[in-house]
Amino acid sequence: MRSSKVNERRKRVLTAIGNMRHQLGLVLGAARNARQDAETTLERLRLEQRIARVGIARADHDESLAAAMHHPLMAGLRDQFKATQAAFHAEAATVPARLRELIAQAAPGPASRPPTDWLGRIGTGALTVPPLWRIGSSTMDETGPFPVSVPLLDESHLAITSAPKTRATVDALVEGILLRVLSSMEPGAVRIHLWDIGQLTAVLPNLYPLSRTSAITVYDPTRLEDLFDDLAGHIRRIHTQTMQAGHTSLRSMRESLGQRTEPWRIAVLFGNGENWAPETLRELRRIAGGAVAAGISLIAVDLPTVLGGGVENIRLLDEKHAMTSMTGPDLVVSLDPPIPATEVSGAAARLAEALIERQGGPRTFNDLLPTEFGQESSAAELRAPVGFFEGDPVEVVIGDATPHVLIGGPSGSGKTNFLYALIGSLAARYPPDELALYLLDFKEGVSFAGLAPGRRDKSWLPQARLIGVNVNTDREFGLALLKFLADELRRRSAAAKEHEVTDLAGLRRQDPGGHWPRIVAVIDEFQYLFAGRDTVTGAATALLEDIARRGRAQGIHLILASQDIAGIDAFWGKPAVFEQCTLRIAMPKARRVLAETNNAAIAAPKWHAVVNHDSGVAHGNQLAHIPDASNREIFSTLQRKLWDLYAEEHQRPRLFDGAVSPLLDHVAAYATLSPGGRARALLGQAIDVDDKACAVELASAPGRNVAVLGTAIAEALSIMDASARSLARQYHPDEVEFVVCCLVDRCAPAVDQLVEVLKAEGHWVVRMTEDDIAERMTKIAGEAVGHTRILLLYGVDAALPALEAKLPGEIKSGLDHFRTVLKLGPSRGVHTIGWWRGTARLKDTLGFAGTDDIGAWAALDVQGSELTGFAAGQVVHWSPRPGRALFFDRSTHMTPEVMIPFDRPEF
Ligand SMILES: Nc1ncnc2c1ncn2[C@@H]1O[C@H](COP(=O)(O)OP(=O)(O)OP(=O)(O)O)[C@@H](O)[C@H]1O
Repeated sequence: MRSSKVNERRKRVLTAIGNMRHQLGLVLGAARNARQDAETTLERLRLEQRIARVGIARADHDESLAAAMHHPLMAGLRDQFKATQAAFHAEAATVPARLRELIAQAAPGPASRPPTDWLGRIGTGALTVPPLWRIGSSTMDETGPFPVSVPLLDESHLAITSAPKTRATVDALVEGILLRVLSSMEPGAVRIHLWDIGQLTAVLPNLYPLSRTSAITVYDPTRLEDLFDDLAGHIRRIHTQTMQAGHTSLRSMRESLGQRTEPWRIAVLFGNGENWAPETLRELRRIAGGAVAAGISLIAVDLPTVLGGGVENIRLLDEKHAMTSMTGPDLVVSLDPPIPATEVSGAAARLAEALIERQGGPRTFNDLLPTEFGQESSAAELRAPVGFFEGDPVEVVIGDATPHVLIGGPSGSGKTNFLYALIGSLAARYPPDELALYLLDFKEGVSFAGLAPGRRDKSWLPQARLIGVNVNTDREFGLALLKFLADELRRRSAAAKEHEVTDLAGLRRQDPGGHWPRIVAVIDEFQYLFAGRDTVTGAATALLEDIARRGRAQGIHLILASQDIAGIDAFWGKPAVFEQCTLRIAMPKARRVLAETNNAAIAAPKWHAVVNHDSGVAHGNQLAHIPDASNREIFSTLQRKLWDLYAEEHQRPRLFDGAVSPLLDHVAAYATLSPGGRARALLGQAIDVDDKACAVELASAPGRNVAVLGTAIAEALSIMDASARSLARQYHPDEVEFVVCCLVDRCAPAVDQLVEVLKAEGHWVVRMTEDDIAERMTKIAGEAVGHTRILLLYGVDAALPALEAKLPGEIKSGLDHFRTVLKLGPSRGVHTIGWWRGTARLKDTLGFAGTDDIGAWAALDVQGSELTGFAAGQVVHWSPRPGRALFFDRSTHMTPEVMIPFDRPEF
């Protein structure tokens, strides 16, 4: 029983094992089969790969491959290959046609058509550029040629590598591309910059007709940095513009605005395959990196670097063939044949004409003027066009960011003309209540004189308040202008403070009824202000710095012009003024007006200016053609119109002409004198912004005498004469007695004339001579009279011997009595106006009494060092010059001032 159970169990186990064996056998068999299949597939794939490598046609002739293909396991492989090849050929046959069609659509007209279809026509493209430009064609086997084009504008750069003896081919290739571009786009839409390391004059000479327009700029081969500066400047400016408008590229801004704000630019650089300095390469790569987004593409020929920012390559094989990155390493491109040179230059000439015509031809001064005059407000700033670039106006802004202007350029480069263009353009826009001009020219000449009324033309520029000409030796006049501006600055600051505002715009808002024009002071050849190591230079520097710093807020602006170097050197030690002149105007060939590395002025053509609102940094450059504005007729036509408009309500400007001494009869201070009030002797014309005379008040107080010092006869006579005649006007006939003594024979006729004039006015005149001077002095010193006595003593030093002699029976000499007259006379109404021909002689006259009795003096040819004793002990700076005197009045002056004796015509 037990054994049968055991047997049964064993049988069951054996059966189970047998089942398992069977199952395992099955599994192993399947695995073997699968492996075999896989191995066959692998074999087939390997074979496919080998066949693909050599191609089916060659595989048929390869013994081992042919045998492998004939193995039963590889059945159908050959047919499969043949079918694929047939399908490929069928497809490839359509490629050239499809490419042709694609390119014709994407790159229409000159971008892809043969030159005969478009050469000489003017393009119309404005907002978008074709993406591809044809350079040649290629073929694939028997499938026929297809066009080869390269991308450029808004897409990529182009790098061309030449082969030996292919320069002419490269030139033709580049010329062809440029002509296609220029003929596709409307005139002015694309600018070309050309630089060739080896070519001094003719880079792409066939395009020469365009180089007289803005379409092509050719750079000096030694000045690659100029091109780099230009490109970097454009990139920076365009980048800022596009970023501000919320775009990442010029193209996207253009598309969204539907307007072109900047032209496209192509810079062609011809290298010679040699290496460059690492920093130059770095700069090139930096420019290439940012250029495409700014609408700038580079065509780099034989440059020793790989450009950044997307680039396609053309590598010349020989004079007719090239490889390109567009077509890959297997296809050779046949370059299009060169367009004949005469046809290129003919087309270039036509494009140039079209461009010039489109820019409206040369613009004139009248194009700077608005249709309606006087419509602008200067509350925020002054803004006016001064010239044109490409037919578009170029503006100058004088305001918050650019409060002061520095203009530089060598003699004859057009500075004065620029100033006229600016003044005219401003005056046509801003009426006299908005703009006040103070114009000063240190040059010998009369450049601004025409703006004041003249003999021939009675009109004047109504905005002009002051015109200074021929001030080259009167630096004091420049100083007077600066003092005036500094005073005005203070007045405006105080008014602003009172109205609790900080600047002119605020002041004008708070005080709408006030008169707060913007003030523009033009100082031509301003470096004269700093011409000496003296008090004028010191004071001018301090004032100019103050005005430059604080003028911005108060609407007081400086325009400083100079023949560059001299002017700029004048800024040494005064960086504040230079730095505040953030608007720089560089005339052609101007040096150091722009930033050190900015060479735009060197390349600027004649009658142009580089206008730069960024302190002269290159990216601020704006080139402008300045129209002729200084031609007398051109400006005076505008001036007469403005005069007609405004002259009735606005006074004429003050004209200060350093070459002309005014006549006493013509000065306002003389004309307005009348009897009554406190008598003032007018000595001469003050060098001041206001039309003022230098006057000495003859009050009844000690020291109110006047001495004229020096040997210069004409000036001495003028001062004596003016004093007497001006005093005569202020007294009724019975109120004054003139005691006249002339001890200089040469002056006798002049003195006689004066006496006649005084008598003719009804005045009482007593003549004194050398013989009776001592006696009369004695009398005058002793008696008291009820009227004023004016002693006019010409060359009184000559009377010293006569005065020193004692009269018989007298204790005191005539000189003692004269001293009494000088000391006590003024308090009793006896004033001496005497001319001494030297300071020593005046001191002899005064004796030990000191100089207090001479309260006022006018020195002529007397050195400053001799005058210290007469000017309260202060050091006097005075180098005598003809036609000028140094005037000092103890009662009103801190320091002496330079004066112009009046012109005293001979009768
Ligand atoms: N844009 C212009 N178009 C035509 N003529 C001009 C132009 N600019 C200047 N001129 C002429 O050139 C000459 C010299 O110009 P301008 O007097 O302005 O030069 P400048 O730089 O002020 O010289 P300087 O410093 O010697 O006075 C003048 O006869 C002027 O009429």
